[in-house]
Amino acid sequence: MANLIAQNTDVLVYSRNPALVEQLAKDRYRFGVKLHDRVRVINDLERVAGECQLIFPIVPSNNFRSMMRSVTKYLEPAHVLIHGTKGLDVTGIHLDDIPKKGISRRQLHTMTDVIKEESVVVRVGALTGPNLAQELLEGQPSASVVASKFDEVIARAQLVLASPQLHVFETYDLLGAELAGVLKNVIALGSGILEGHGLGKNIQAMLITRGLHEMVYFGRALGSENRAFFGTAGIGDLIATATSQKSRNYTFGHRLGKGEKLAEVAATSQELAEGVRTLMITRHLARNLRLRVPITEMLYRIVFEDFPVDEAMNYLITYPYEVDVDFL
Ligand SMILES: NC(=O)C1=CN([C@@H]2O[C@H](COP(=O)(O)OP(=O)(O)OC[C@H]3O[C@@H](n4cnc5c(N)ncnc54)[C@H](OP(=O)(O)O)[C@@H]3O)[C@@H](O)[C@H]2O)C=CC1
Ligand SMILES: O=C(CO)COP(=O)(O)O
Repeated sequence: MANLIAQNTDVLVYSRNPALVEQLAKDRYRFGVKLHDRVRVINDLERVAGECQLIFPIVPSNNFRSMMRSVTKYLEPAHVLIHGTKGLDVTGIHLDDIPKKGISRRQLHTMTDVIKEESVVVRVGALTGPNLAQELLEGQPSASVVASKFDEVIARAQLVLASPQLHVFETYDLLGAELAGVLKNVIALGSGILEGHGLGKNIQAMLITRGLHEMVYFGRALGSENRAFFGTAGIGDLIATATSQKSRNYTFGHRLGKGEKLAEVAATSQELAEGVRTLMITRHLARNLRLRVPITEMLYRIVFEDFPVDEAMNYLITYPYEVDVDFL
């Protein structure tokens, strides 16, 4: 993203790792790609906040609140923050205690909630859509969605993000766009499980289609509209992530589907699969809200309780779905 933005403006990238900053200052290559001349990597949050009015905070959801706490003292109301994190924040309970204690709506926060809770910044937004990092690094074309309640946030994002490589869509449906990006990771994980287990495209299509229904149900239960789920931030990102070996969630699921246990995959994959954390949260939230989400339930059992994939598929095939499309 830094290289893309550098096509339009100067970019400061923050890393908390001083050794990495030093190394990048020397060799200027990251993930096999040369850093754009307008990109500088630094280890100084105060300088980032001092020199940049527009900031894109993008770290995994489990670290988002602590990252905000480390930068908040440097932030002012004039700053604009557009996050790119596809996960949920949980307060008042440790993730490992959720199976015992359950979780309620008020314990869940989107990343824009966290930004507003932890700082004086009000002009917030989200960057989402089908943006597999590996494809962006290869220079492949893509589309993003910038969501915000504020025209000026969207306009600024357009100005720095849009390029011949990236089309930028806009929406005011901030919650819907954020949730779509979060929830599709669970379906991508499931899609990888089916593929890893040797199942075909027919059942994968059913999982993705009915998975989209469940995303919409969750969205409604959390207070969002349906619309974002049917656009680039929803179906768009779902297609990219639930069908690509370049998706970490899909790949994580693929290994589970091949028979590896959660602990093995987690211990040996350096890469992040937000969908695993989201699945833990959404399955228990569904119980609390009494939502009928059989795919979420089956994926939870496969991932966290070693439930056999074949039995889960049998459950879904015989599940008494009433009609094909029931949310329009
Ligand atoms: N990669 C992708 O294709 C896409 C990712 N996303 C979303 O972006 C988010 C991040 O994913 P991604 O970048 O791929 O994850 P990675 O695991 O590749 O990288 C996470 C980065 O965040 C840094 N970090 C973690 N915690 C902190 C903190 N408290 N302060 C400062 N830096 C921190 C890590 O630093 P360190 O190296 O020092 O540990 C690391 O550089 C996720 O929510 C993901 O869903 C969204 C669209 C596409
Ligand atoms: O959100 C993404 C693509 O839009 C990235 O997906 P993964 O985290 O599964 O790689």
